[in-house]
Amino acid sequence: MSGQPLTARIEIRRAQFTVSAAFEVPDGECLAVLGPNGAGKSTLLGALAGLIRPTAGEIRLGGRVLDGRVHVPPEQRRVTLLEQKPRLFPHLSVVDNLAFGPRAQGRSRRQARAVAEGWLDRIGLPDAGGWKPHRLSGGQQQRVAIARALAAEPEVLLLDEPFAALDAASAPQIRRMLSDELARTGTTSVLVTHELADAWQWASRCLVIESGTVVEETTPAQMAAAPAHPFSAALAGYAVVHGVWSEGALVTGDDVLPAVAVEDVADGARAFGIVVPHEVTVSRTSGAVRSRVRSVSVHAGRVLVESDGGLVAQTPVGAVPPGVGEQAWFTPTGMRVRRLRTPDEISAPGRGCEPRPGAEISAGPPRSAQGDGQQDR
Ligand SMILES: Nc1ncnc2c1ncn2[C@@H]1O[C@H](COP(=O)(O)OP(=O)(O)OP(=O)(O)O)[C@@H](O)[C@H]1O
Repeated sequence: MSGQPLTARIEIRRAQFTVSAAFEVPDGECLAVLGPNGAGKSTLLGALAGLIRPTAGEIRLGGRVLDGRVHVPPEQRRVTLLEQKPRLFPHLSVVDNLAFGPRAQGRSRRQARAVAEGWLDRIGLPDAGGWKPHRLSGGQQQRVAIARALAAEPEVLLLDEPFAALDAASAPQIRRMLSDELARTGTTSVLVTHELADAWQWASRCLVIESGTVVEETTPAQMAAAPAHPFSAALAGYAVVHGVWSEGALVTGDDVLPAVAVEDVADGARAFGIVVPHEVTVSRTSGAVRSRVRSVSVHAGRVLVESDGGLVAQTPVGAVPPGVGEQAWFTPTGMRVRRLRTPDEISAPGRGCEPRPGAEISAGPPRSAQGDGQQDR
């Protein structure tokens, strides 16, 4: 089994909300889609799965057009969507759930059962074949759901926060299983997640969406080291401060924060700074920003002191930091500043999320609602 490159340049309008995105996922690779609640991630996956028809643009899988001048229905796309909830067929046994995809693809009953039993062993549930799904724990059901999705040998697996409903004990095991199986089967995948760690583990590229617009398209490593958008920076664990760049400092309200611009930022431009806890000091007597202490926590021998303004300072254990509710001074010592891009700059053609050269994608409204996945040429 091998995956196919997935390319999309689409616009999806839903009432007042519009999602626009363009990307390519190479054969067998994973694209991570990140963004805040309501950003349009599930809408994007729904379009890739064929559940929502794009208003304009095109989706291709290898040589096939899935949306554009045709609309291939979900069951004919060879694209499977796996959601947070396992959604197993409750009336079918576990083995019949697993055999469903192979049967739908025309395998004989015996062949489909053999495939299903192979999956039962692989997911560590060899004795659960005859059970109905309700006898399984949530984590076990999700393992079966992953196996059921992959048993159908999709060319693309779409994963909509597949670990969100799992407890801390089962999530690592299922992450590992999914990771192993995606690698083993070489399936192209798109993973919606709120965790940069998941993107790091699986994805070759990250697409960051906010309010339906792609605001950053980058590698997981680049997103972790030098995020170009405030949301990416927050996801990567930085404290993020918004302000205006002025005479070599970030000005936010009445406060002037020492910082270094890591790209061209004009004086007076809206900008954001990112900083990590060991680059912020906290003092009772002096500093750059005076703020109330929101929380104090201890982690691996360090005390973290968070201000109401979102700055987090790190102090050594034993330093007796200011307590929650006290006023204190916070000073960033290594803040990096970037220009805040306008929505127009972000959506301008040629920036960020264009498919690779050679990916022939034509924009424009779909011309026909018929078609069943015909070869494009
Ligand atoms: N059927 C619909 N009709 C109109 N608007 C919709 C519909 N479904 C979702 N929306 C809107 O589309 C926007 C994006 O929703 P979507 O579920 O894609 O976001 P999301 O990024 O997946 O969010 P979350 O992380 O909370 O799951 C939201 O503003 C939502 O209100």
